[in-house]
Amino acid sequence: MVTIIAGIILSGGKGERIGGKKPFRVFNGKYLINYPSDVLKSLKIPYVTVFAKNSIDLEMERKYLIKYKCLISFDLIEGKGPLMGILCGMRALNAKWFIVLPCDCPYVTKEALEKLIANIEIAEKNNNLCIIPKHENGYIEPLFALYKRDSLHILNKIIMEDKNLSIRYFISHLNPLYIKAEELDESKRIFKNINTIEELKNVE
Ligand SMILES: Nc1nc2c(ncn2[C@@H]2O[C@H](COP(=O)(O)OP(=O)(O)OP(=O)(O)O)[C@@H](O)[C@H]2O)c(=O)[nH]1
Ligand SMILES: [Mg+2]
Repeated sequence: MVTIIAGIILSGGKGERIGGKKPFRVFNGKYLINYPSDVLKSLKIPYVTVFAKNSIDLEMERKYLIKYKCLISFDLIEGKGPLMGILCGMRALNAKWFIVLPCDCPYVTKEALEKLIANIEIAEKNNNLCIIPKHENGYIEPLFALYKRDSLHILNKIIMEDKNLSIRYFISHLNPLYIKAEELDESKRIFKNINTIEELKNVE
Protein backbone atom coordinates (compact mmCIF):
# COMPACT_ATOMS: atom_id res chain seq x y z
CA MET A 1 0.00 0.00 0.00
CA VAL A 2 1.26 3.46 -0.83
CA THR A 3 0.86 5.89 2.05
CA ILE A 4 -0.63 9.19 0.95
CA ILE A 5 1.52 11.39 3.19
CA ALA A 6 4.85 10.78 4.89
CA GLY A 7 7.23 13.09 6.69
CA ILE A 8 10.89 13.89 6.21
CA ILE A 9 12.72 15.56 9.09
CA LEU A 10 15.93 17.14 7.88
CA SER A 11 18.58 16.63 10.54
CA GLY A 12 21.82 16.43 8.64
CA GLY A 13 23.07 20.00 8.76
CA LYS A 14 26.38 20.92 10.36
CA GLY A 15 24.70 23.17 12.92
CA GLU A 16 27.73 25.45 12.74
CA ARG A 17 26.01 28.49 14.25
CA ILE A 18 24.86 26.49 17.26
CA GLY A 19 28.15 24.62 17.73
CA GLY A 20 27.04 21.28 16.24
CA LYS A 21 24.61 18.59 17.48
CA LYS A 22 21.64 20.78 16.51
CA PRO A 23 18.93 18.07 16.61
CA PHE A 24 19.92 17.16 20.16
CA ARG A 25 20.21 20.65 21.59
CA VAL A 26 17.71 21.18 24.39
CA PHE A 27 14.98 23.80 23.93
CA ASN A 28 12.42 24.28 26.69
CA GLY A 29 13.15 20.88 28.20
CA LYS A 30 13.06 18.84 24.99
CA TYR A 31 15.52 18.04 22.22
CA LEU A 32 14.85 20.23 19.18
CA ILE A 33 14.25 17.16 17.04
CA ASN A 34 11.53 15.92 19.38
CA TYR A 35 9.21 18.78 18.39
CA PRO A 36 8.58 17.86 14.73
CA SER A 37 8.81 14.16 15.65
CA ASP A 38 6.07 14.49 18.28
CA VAL A 39 3.78 16.41 15.93
CA LEU A 40 4.15 13.91 13.07
CA LYS A 41 3.60 11.07 15.53
CA SER A 42 0.45 12.73 16.89
CA LEU A 43 -0.87 12.98 13.32
CA LYS A 44 -0.02 9.30 12.77
CA ILE A 45 2.05 10.25 9.75
CA PRO A 46 4.93 7.85 9.07
CA TYR A 47 8.21 9.68 8.75
CA VAL A 48 11.92 9.34 8.17
CA THR A 49 14.57 11.38 9.91
CA VAL A 50 17.62 12.01 7.74
CA PHE A 51 20.90 12.54 9.58
CA ALA A 52 24.31 13.48 8.17
CA LYS A 53 26.39 10.88 6.35
CA ASN A 54 29.27 10.86 8.78
CA SER A 55 27.28 11.61 11.87
CA ILE A 56 29.14 11.93 15.14
CA ASP A 57 25.95 11.69 17.20
CA LEU A 58 25.27 7.99 16.66
CA GLU A 59 24.55 7.29 20.32
CA MET A 60 21.93 10.06 20.48
CA GLU A 61 20.47 8.90 17.19
CA ARG A 62 20.21 5.34 18.56
CA LYS A 63 18.27 6.59 21.60
CA TYR A 64 16.05 8.70 19.33
CA LEU A 65 15.30 5.62 17.21
CA ILE A 66 14.35 3.61 20.31
CA LYS A 67 12.03 6.41 21.49
CA TYR A 68 10.23 7.11 18.23
CA LYS A 69 10.63 3.85 16.28
CA CYS A 70 10.52 5.90 13.08
CA LEU A 71 12.67 5.31 10.04
CA ILE A 72 16.17 6.72 10.08
CA SER A 73 18.24 7.46 7.03
CA PHE A 74 21.60 9.10 6.38
CA ASP A 75 22.69 11.39 3.56
CA LEU A 76 24.25 9.45 0.67
CA ILE A 77 26.82 12.17 0.10
CA GLU A 78 28.08 14.56 2.72
CA GLY A 79 27.65 18.33 2.69
CA LYS A 80 25.15 18.65 -0.16
CA GLY A 81 22.54 20.44 1.90
CA PRO A 82 18.79 19.95 2.39
CA LEU A 83 18.17 18.63 -1.16
CA MET A 84 20.22 15.54 -0.32
CA GLY A 85 18.13 15.06 2.82
CA ILE A 86 14.90 15.28 0.81
CA LEU A 87 16.23 12.82 -1.77
CA CYS A 88 17.24 10.26 0.87
CA GLY A 89 13.94 10.74 2.69
CA MET A 90 11.90 10.14 -0.47
CA ARG A 91 13.95 7.04 -1.21
CA ALA A 92 13.39 5.64 2.27
CA LEU A 93 9.60 5.89 2.36
CA ASN A 94 6.99 5.34 -0.28
CA ALA A 95 4.34 8.05 -0.18
CA LYS A 96 2.53 10.28 -2.63
CA TRP A 97 3.35 13.48 -0.76
CA PHE A 98 6.11 14.33 1.71
CA ILE A 99 5.92 16.91 4.48
CA VAL A 100 9.44 18.27 4.79
CA LEU A 101 10.36 19.82 8.12
CA PRO A 102 13.64 21.03 9.59
CA CYS A 103 14.84 19.58 12.90
CA ASP A 104 14.77 23.04 14.49
CA CYS A 105 11.12 24.09 14.43
CA PRO A 106 10.01 23.85 18.09
CA TYR A 107 6.81 25.82 17.49
CA VAL A 108 5.43 23.48 14.82
CA THR A 109 1.83 22.45 15.52
CA LYS A 110 -0.49 19.69 14.50
CA GLU A 111 -3.06 22.26 13.36
CA ALA A 112 -0.60 24.01 11.03
CA LEU A 113 0.40 20.74 9.38
CA GLU A 114 -3.26 19.80 8.95
CA LYS A 115 -3.88 23.13 7.21
CA LEU A 116 -0.85 22.58 4.98
CA ILE A 117 -2.05 19.08 4.07
CA ALA A 118 -5.53 20.42 3.26
CA ASN A 119 -3.99 22.07 0.17
CA ILE A 120 -3.07 18.76 -1.46
CA GLU A 121 -6.42 18.51 -3.21
CA ILE A 122 -5.88 21.85 -5.00
CA ALA A 123 -2.30 20.93 -5.87
CA GLU A 124 -3.44 17.62 -7.35
CA LYS A 125 -5.93 19.46 -9.58
CA ASN A 126 -3.40 22.07 -10.70
CA ASN A 127 -0.49 19.69 -11.18
CA ASN A 128 1.62 21.47 -8.58
CA LEU A 129 4.50 19.28 -7.43
CA CYS A 130 5.06 21.22 -4.23
CA ILE A 131 3.14 23.39 -1.77
CA ILE A 132 5.16 26.20 -0.24
CA PRO A 133 4.15 28.73 2.44
CA LYS A 134 4.94 32.31 1.43
CA HIS A 135 5.07 35.41 3.64
CA GLU A 136 3.61 38.77 2.67
CA ASN A 137 7.12 40.12 2.05
CA GLY A 138 7.74 37.36 -0.49
CA TYR A 139 9.93 35.20 1.76
CA ILE A 140 9.24 31.49 1.23
CA GLU A 141 9.41 28.50 3.60
CA PRO A 142 10.59 25.60 1.41
CA LEU A 143 11.75 23.56 4.43
CA PHE A 144 8.27 23.68 5.95
CA ALA A 145 6.50 22.45 2.87
CA LEU A 146 5.00 19.58 0.91
CA TYR A 147 6.66 17.85 -2.05
CA LYS A 148 5.07 15.31 -4.34
CA ARG A 149 6.90 12.06 -5.02
CA ASP A 150 6.60 12.87 -8.75
CA SER A 151 9.31 15.50 -8.19
CA LEU A 152 11.85 12.78 -7.33
CA HIS A 153 13.21 12.38 -10.87
CA ILE A 154 13.83 16.13 -11.07
CA LEU A 155 15.57 16.05 -7.70
CA ASN A 156 17.71 13.10 -8.80
CA LYS A 157 18.73 14.96 -11.96
CA ILE A 158 19.63 18.15 -10.06
CA ILE A 159 21.73 16.22 -7.57
CA MET A 160 23.47 14.23 -10.32
CA GLU A 161 24.31 17.47 -12.17
CA ASP A 162 25.68 18.86 -8.88
CA LYS A 163 25.68 22.44 -10.21
CA ASN A 164 22.95 24.24 -8.33
CA LEU A 165 21.80 22.51 -5.15
CA SER A 166 19.67 25.37 -3.87
CA ILE A 167 16.15 24.50 -2.86
CA ARG A 168 14.85 27.51 -4.84
CA TYR A 169 16.34 26.03 -8.01
CA PHE A 170 14.57 22.72 -7.31
CA ILE A 171 11.27 24.50 -6.65
CA SER A 172 11.56 26.46 -9.89
CA HIS A 173 10.99 23.14 -11.73
CA LEU A 174 7.93 22.14 -9.70
CA ASN A 175 5.12 24.57 -10.62
CA PRO A 176 4.75 25.45 -6.91
CA LEU A 177 1.47 26.13 -5.20
CA TYR A 178 2.19 29.03 -2.88
CA ILE A 179 -0.03 29.40 0.14
CA LYS A 180 -0.18 32.28 2.59
CA ALA A 181 2.11 31.67 5.58
CA GLU A 182 -0.45 33.27 7.89
CA GLU A 183 -3.03 30.72 6.75
CA LEU A 184 -1.09 28.07 8.66
CA ASP A 185 -0.46 30.21 11.74
CA GLU A 186 -1.58 33.80 12.13
CA SER A 187 1.35 34.58 14.45
CA LYS A 188 3.77 32.83 12.03
CA ARG A 189 5.61 31.53 15.09
CA ILE A 190 5.58 27.98 13.68
CA PHE A 191 8.24 29.01 11.15
CA LYS A 192 10.74 30.17 13.77
CA ASN A 193 14.00 28.26 13.51
CA ILE A 194 16.65 27.97 16.19
CA ASN A 195 20.13 28.67 14.92
CA THR A 196 22.22 29.85 17.87
CA ILE A 197 22.82 29.02 21.53
CA GLU A 198 21.18 32.36 22.44
CA GLU A 199 18.01 31.38 20.58
CA LEU A 200 17.86 28.14 22.57
CA LYS A 201 17.34 30.21 25.70
CA ASN A 202 14.70 32.53 24.24
CA VAL A 203 11.64 30.44 24.85
CA GLU A 204 8.58 32.48 23.86
N1 LIG B 1 19.90 15.71 5.73
C1 LIG B 1 20.43 16.94 5.64
N2 LIG B 1 19.84 17.97 6.28
C2 LIG B 1 20.42 19.20 6.19
C3 LIG B 1 21.61 19.43 5.45
N3 LIG B 1 21.93 20.76 5.54
C4 LIG B 1 20.98 21.32 6.31
N4 LIG B 1 20.07 20.38 6.70
C5 LIG B 1 18.91 20.58 7.57
O1 LIG B 1 18.13 21.62 7.02
C6 LIG B 1 17.57 22.41 8.06
C7 LIG B 1 17.89 23.88 7.83
O2 LIG B 1 19.29 24.06 7.87
P1 LIG B 1 20.01 25.12 8.82
O3 LIG B 1 19.02 25.84 9.66
O4 LIG B 1 20.96 25.91 8.01
O5 LIG B 1 20.81 24.13 9.83
P2 LIG B 1 22.32 23.73 9.79
O6 LIG B 1 22.82 23.71 8.39
O7 LIG B 1 22.44 22.48 10.59
O8 LIG B 1 23.00 24.91 10.61
P3 LIG B 1 24.20 25.90 10.16
O9 LIG B 1 25.41 25.03 9.95
O10 LIG B 1 24.35 26.83 11.31
O11 LIG B 1 23.73 26.55 8.89
C8 LIG B 1 18.10 21.85 9.38
O12 LIG B 1 17.10 21.03 9.94
C9 LIG B 1 19.31 21.05 8.96
O13 LIG B 1 19.55 19.93 9.81
C10 LIG B 1 22.21 18.32 4.79
O14 LIG B 1 23.26 18.41 4.13
N5 LIG B 1 21.58 17.10 4.92
MG1 LIG C 1 22.83 25.55 7.16
